[in-house]
Amino acid sequence: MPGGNEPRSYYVGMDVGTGSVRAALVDQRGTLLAFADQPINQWEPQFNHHEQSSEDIWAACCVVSKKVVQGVNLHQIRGLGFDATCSLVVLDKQFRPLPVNPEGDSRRNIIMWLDHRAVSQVHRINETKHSVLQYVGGVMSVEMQAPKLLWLKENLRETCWDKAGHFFDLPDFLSWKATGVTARSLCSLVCKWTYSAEKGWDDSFWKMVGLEDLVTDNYSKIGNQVLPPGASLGSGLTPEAAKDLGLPPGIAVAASLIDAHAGGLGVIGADVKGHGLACEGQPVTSRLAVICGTSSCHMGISKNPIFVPGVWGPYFSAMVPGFWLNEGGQSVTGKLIDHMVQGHAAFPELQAKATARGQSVYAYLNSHLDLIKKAQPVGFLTVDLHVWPDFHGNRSPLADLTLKGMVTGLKLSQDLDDLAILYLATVQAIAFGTRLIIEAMESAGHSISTLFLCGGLSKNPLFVQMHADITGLPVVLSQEVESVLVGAAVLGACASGDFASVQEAMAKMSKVGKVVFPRHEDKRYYDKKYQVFLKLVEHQKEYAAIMKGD
Ligand SMILES: Nc1ncnc2c1ncn2[C@@H]1O[C@H](COP(=O)(O)OP(=O)(O)O)[C@@H](O)[C@H]1O
Ligand SMILES: O=C(CO)[C@H](O)[C@H](O)COP(=O)(O)O
Repeated sequence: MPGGNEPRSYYVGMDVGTGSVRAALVDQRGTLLAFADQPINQWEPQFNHHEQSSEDIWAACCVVSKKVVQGVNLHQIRGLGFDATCSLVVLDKQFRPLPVNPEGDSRRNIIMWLDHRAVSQVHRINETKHSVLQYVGGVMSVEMQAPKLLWLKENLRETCWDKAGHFFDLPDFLSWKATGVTARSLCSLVCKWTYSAEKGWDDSFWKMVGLEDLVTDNYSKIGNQVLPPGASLGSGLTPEAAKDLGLPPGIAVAASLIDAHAGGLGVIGADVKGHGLACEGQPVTSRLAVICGTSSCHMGISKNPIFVPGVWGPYFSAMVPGFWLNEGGQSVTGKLIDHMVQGHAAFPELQAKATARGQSVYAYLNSHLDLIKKAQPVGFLTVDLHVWPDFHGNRSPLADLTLKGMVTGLKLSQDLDDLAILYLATVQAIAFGTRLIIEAMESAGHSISTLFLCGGLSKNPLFVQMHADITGLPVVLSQEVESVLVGAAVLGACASGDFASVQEAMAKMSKVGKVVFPRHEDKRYYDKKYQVFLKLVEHQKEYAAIMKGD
């Protein structure tokens, strides 16, 4: 790593989330010197079909990259790292976008991670009970790539499947676009494509599910060269990509990470000394990184493989090299809060009032809750309003995509107070979902003492406090709010050779900011609400059984 007197080295981190692309210029201490973001397009041509455009996303990357390096001596930029959602990008044999829709719109060449079109395909894959399923929590998710590939083969054979030359996870598409290297990151292949870090591809799985053509091609369409995240790719940034991004040609470009995993790297390695945290002096395996954006991902690592039913993994070396990873998740969290708030009758009034005060709607709602709570703790406002948050199925630990959302305790009034309390109950439901995931991980062998939160929702103090109160665990927030971008920059820093390992880079570049402790005095109340939370899903299953019966 460069010493104190040497000129500063900079890395560019690029994070492609569901709703926007973010870039940052980060130095070797993990400090963000510049930040830019740019929204990206999403299409929902049918219910549960979600599509994006790889060209639109690359164009957004170019806009934000140029912004963050403005006025900087380009010679000091040493590396570039990408992370992105685990969406499926489809290109033809000449690397041109191919449509993933019956309309034949080739702009829309990405099936997004949250797309649930491949329900029938994933059922059939799960019915095989193939041994690779052991490594995705026992049940493959409809959000992974195998069911989506099978859907393309069964539904768009001539227009897409037969013409396809390359199926990329979005993070790998970006590193290919920057370097021309088609090698895939171990992270994406292990987490979403059933690849094993130890044994490679399992031919029998692909043959059994009806995708034997991928094997015949020696996996050239889905990746037969695999590199660990942070490894330097080819000869670095190509002249063409350098021009697009406004960066120097030849700088190191890293094998990439899925966004949640980059968030994990950005927060989990921080030095916690002096903050009064139980995880000080405990191994890093006692920390759970929770990356909360459109969805939430719960990343826990272990020295030995831990099989947690309904929780993805164990994945070897998919996030921190040498460690196994379990990934719990909630498919919609930020998206659910937005859905509840924006769909309420009092939303126009909320928007007008928040705008008049120059606040975000969330900041306004938080202060409104403070106003109506009177002397009681804010969380007690939902004593008779309860939410089950699986409006897009349950990712973990129930791994049941048929589950739906539930709200109990509605009244006839629809004013701002009702909206604020419904918003609070939704935030709490998401935190109860996290508690359920932690309990599943702990009963399988994890021992979690501290949460490390990042992502857009970690900017919401109510969301953070509810996670602390409801899980009973302290929550660490990073010094850099955009810590997913620190994770992406860690990759660029490793690829540049300035750090010897991902572990060294993440320990030096992630820093503790604020710590939020649980209000233990409220525990009894939340324990009771948790009992109701568990009853909600039990009842939902009973309703389904009644309706299925004769
Ligand atoms: N300042 C904020 N305060 C409260 N919530 C926020 C704030 N900014 C973003 N969010 C929430 O975070 C979510 C988006 O998080 P983000 O990490 O940007 O998403 P993604 O990575 O999926 O694009 C939004 O759905 C919104 O609910
Ligand atoms: O499954 C994933 C990670 O493994 C998805 O990429 C992730 O959940 C989407 O991220 P975000 O909600 O931040 O857009």
